Amino acid sequence: MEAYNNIGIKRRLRRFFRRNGRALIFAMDHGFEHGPTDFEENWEHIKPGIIIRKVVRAGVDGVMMLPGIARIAGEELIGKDVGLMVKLTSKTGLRPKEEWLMQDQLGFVEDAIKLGADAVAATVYWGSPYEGAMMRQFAEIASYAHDLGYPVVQFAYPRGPYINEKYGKKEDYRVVMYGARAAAEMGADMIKTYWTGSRETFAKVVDAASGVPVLLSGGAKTDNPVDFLKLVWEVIEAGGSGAVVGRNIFQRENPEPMIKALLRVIHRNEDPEEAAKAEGLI
Ligand SMILES: O=C(COP(=O)(O)O)[C@@H](O)[C@H](O)[C@H](O)COP(=O)(O)O
Repeated sequence: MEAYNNIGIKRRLRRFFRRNGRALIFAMDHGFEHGPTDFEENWEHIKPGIIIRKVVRAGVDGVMMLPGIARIAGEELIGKDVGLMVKLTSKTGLRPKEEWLMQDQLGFVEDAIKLGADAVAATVYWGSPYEGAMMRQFAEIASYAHDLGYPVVQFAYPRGPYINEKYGKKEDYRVVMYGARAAAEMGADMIKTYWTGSRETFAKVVDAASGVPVLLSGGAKTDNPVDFLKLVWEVIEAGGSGAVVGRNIFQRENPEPMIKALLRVIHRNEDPEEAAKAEGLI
């Protein structure tokens, strides 16, 4: 049974990494996690069907969303060569601030499978006072998903009072590396985490993950598209496996050139400025 399950995990992971072991995954959990105001820069993209159609047409390797968005926009994925990652934990920014260091489970592996997911995802805030609860949540999701042959992605985000006290910021490479290592040791099949500020330090994060693919968590939209392309290029040069990107795509009026430029950088190692020029971004 185990061997069959592992083949299932490998096959489904390949739906994201099908070209060359790297992936550009479009993230759309912001309406829940940050709130609908994230879409105000380009309000049309509040409609999942519209933005998902655009990003799929532009050629992203995968999309990541919560179960409800997968229900609303799932039609756009039918017959398309794109991986679907359904995230099963989250939090809103409306809850009391003391609870911001916790993500709760909002859906189940079975539901994700019914929605046609190729992978499920859950967040662990490493260093949070609620770290234990999120570890348990991740372990339960992973155990169940792995039994059924589904890969599990960990959003491994260092966040907590001790991190601030000892390291000053959550992007310190030592804590990002620690979180990535912890995710790998928990059995994650893919890890999404923060940029550490340099290629050298991000390479250490990749090393600590010991072969589990590490993807960048995009971050806020940059004013200059080349700045974001350069960041993703550094991730690839550091041995990272790609990026999970939301705002740098959906907050642009026309996301297609940005997606195509990102695909050039991720899949062809193209120079960021050249990629931006080729897609008419500069
Ligand atoms: O992990 C998330 C939020 O992280 P955050 O609390 O903003 O650090 C997700 O909501 C996003 O999917 C992720 O940040 C990727 O989207 P962008 O950052 O590229 O918008």
